[in-house]
Amino acid sequence: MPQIRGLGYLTVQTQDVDRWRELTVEALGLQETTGPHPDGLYLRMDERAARLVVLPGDADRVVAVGWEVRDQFGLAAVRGAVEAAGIAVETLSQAECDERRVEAAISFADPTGTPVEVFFGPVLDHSPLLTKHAHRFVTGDQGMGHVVLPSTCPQETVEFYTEVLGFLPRGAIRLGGAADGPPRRVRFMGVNQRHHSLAVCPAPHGEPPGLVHLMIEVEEIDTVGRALDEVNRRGFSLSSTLGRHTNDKAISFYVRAPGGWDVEYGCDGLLVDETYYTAEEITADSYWGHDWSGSEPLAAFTAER
Ligand SMILES: Cc1ccc(O)c(O)c1CC[C@@H]1C(=O)CC[C@]2(C)C(=O)CC[C@@H]12
Ligand SMILES: [Fe+2]
Repeated sequence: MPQIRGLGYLTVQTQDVDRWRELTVEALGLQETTGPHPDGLYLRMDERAARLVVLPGDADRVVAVGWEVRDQFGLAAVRGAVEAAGIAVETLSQAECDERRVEAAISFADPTGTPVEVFFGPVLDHSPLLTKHAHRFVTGDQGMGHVVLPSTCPQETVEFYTEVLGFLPRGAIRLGGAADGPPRRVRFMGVNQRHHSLAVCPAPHGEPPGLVHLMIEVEEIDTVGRALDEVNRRGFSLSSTLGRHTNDKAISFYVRAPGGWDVEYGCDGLLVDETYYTAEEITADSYWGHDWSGSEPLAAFTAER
């Protein structure tokens, strides 16, 4: 089984780069840096050249979810496994790898159709990270955070990530009540000590943006509080209030980004020890907080577009 080490980067497209800049830089405290696209928004969270890339485009959608492997052997193993599953794999050109600031990468579509890239050899930027509150993001061997992907074929998609790519099941939560027919679940999956690097959420249609949320983590609760103040001050819509999750134990809030999906911003995530871990089903998303009642509908769940 191939070994993915973590969520490496996320690239999205948007019709409103300026509002994305205000959200990520001014409110959430990522560092803006430069990159190959002159009008792109390149965001640093650590020593990587950029973790989050926001490109101008005519629609809001995910461009690439970038998963990291250790080296060329890890990349070859992923390629072999994906091809053996009958999915076409493309090798990114030198120019495409330079643009992503990685040594080598492949791309393919997961069963939902999400554009996936797998890479090794990220280029580092050794200049000091300059964040708004001199705060630090939790990345390193836990990767950049987690993504939740909407899927019209959640079962097939979860099977792909676990059986082909080697993601480990890290529990689930049921959606809806018993009267809704067969249980539908949001399934969490991990590849490192971060409780989940990926979750797959059943969704009714396959329209863009193709994302439910991106979670990023900071070291301290005060940074979460300061970001929350700034999100409110700048008129961003809060999809969920502050709360603590029951599975990864993170304290977080969710803010609506331009494009109809959320950024989850939190701290205090659990470190999973695989020696003792078993995958459990939670029956509440949070111990306290996480009031979703004020949230605008997610683009992934609204049929018309
Ligand atoms: C339950 C949970 C644990 C850890 C997380 O990082 C996390 O984002 C969640 C929330 C997942 C959450 C859900 O369980 C029900 C359906 C929800 C509300 C959505 O539609 C988006 C987030 C989803
Ligand atoms: Fe999350």
